[in-house]
Amino acid sequence: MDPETESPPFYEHIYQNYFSYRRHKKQREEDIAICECKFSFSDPDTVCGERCWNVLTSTECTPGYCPCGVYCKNQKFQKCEYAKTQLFKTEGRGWGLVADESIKAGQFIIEYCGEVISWKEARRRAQAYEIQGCKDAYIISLNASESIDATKKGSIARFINHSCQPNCETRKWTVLGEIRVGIFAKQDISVGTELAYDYNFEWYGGAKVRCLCGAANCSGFLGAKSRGFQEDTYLWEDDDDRYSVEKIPLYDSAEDEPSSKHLKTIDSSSFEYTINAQNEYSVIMNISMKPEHELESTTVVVQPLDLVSTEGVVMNAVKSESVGIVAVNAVKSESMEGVLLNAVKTEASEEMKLYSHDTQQALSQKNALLSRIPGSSACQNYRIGPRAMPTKRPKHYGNGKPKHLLTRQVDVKHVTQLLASKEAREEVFRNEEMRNDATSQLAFLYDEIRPAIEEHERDNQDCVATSVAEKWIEACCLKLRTEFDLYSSIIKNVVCSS
Ligand SMILES: C[S@@+](CC[C@H](N)C(=O)[O-])C[C@H]1O[C@@H](n2cnc3c(N)ncnc32)[C@H](O)[C@@H]1O
Repeated sequence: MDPETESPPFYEHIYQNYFSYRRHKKQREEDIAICECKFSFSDPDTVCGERCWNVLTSTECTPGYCPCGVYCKNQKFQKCEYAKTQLFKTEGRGWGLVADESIKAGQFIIEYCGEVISWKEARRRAQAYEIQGCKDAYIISLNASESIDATKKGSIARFINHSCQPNCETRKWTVLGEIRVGIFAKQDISVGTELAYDYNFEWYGGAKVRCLCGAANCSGFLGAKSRGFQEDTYLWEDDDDRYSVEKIPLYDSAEDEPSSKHLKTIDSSSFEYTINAQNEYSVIMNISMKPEHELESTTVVVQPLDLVSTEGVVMNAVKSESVGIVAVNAVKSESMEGVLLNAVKTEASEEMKLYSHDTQQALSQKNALLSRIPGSSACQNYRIGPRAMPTKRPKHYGNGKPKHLLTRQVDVKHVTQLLASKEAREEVFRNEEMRNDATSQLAFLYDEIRPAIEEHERDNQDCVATSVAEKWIEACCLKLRTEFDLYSSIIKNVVCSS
């Protein structure tokens, strides 16, 4: 084919994410973040700049609400204020994107647009594309439960290739209530330079692809740490260099070297785990986002909440898109089974006595799944277990039957029979469905990150990197939140029915 006339395979060009499986969120007025910037004719360029509250929290100003009105400079995603770029054909890596003007460090370059799909659908599509023979993969992660697929619909950002020494990075911004992914410059970039970001963790690769980025610190394979990188995926065996892989990839890359990256770290000295007289369990972590030598931690403390859970443990996580999970709070409170009394015939008082021990164990082994590894140099290691369960022997009661306090499930079908109204039953079933989805997402996540965990276990490090742990925590928290929603809707409706 004549390279002059060759063009990339067809895709539909879009300028905003496309929502098919759900609607775009409608931003409620009370959720709109309004900054305190003031426009001044003497200094028009600084308006809604780096000191703007919204900019500092990676949130775009909402038109009609920003005090700077039409002068607001913090609506770059909404106004498609992209840097000039040019498509070009690379040597061996398909199409790529180069800067068509000089770009400053930190500058927003372009939004990664595509179809917003559920995580399950992303997994299904990634496998389908692979079976169909699509060698280029365009699915990236949006949040714990959703992904962006730019395979058939996308912006030109879909052409940005991977590099292990990237000049760009992805950042997540909140725009009109939705998270969106932007490509930002990590450094000054001159005209004609290829744009590239590191696909690790954000990318759903299909086949194992040999990385041809040419960087001195190249990890050898594309997105070798990404959750879409499966050990059992098909290895392409044509004459394209990218797709002939002899070895299982090494997961060690620059990402693992604390000195070379900005780390999200947990400062062990400020990791607190407390139990107070009211039996409230509280875990507080301090997280920093700085190079190791500049570490300085920020504590975010979340007060224990008065919540209810079947498992006796509720985790309350405060998350910021730019720094990940910043605090996890676990609260022991009334047993849901205890509240439902006859519906599930629980031996509440005896079980309650066991809660403090079991809850603590559940915290460290089942839900929290975090433990500091002594002597770990990078301060970024957590333990993630395969649907980890407490290893201690189950409790036995008078009838000799083991009691798995922490795995007992409320029989939702049975409980809904107690509810008088159809609406109440539907609400509970809806919440149950969401809880089930979150549970299977967690199971999928474990399958996806298994290679990384197993690789570490082979290295006898017993740990995985922070980003993997964060994704795991996010999925755990989603599951816990949906569980909470389910059980609180049951309580509310049972109380209203009685
Ligand atoms: C998001 S697409 C990037 C655009 C793609 N080059 C194209 O022609 O459409 C990701 C795909 O590009 C290829 N790719 C990106 N970076 C690469 C790299 N460093 N080495 C080898 N192939 C790369 C891989 O086939 C990957 O699945």
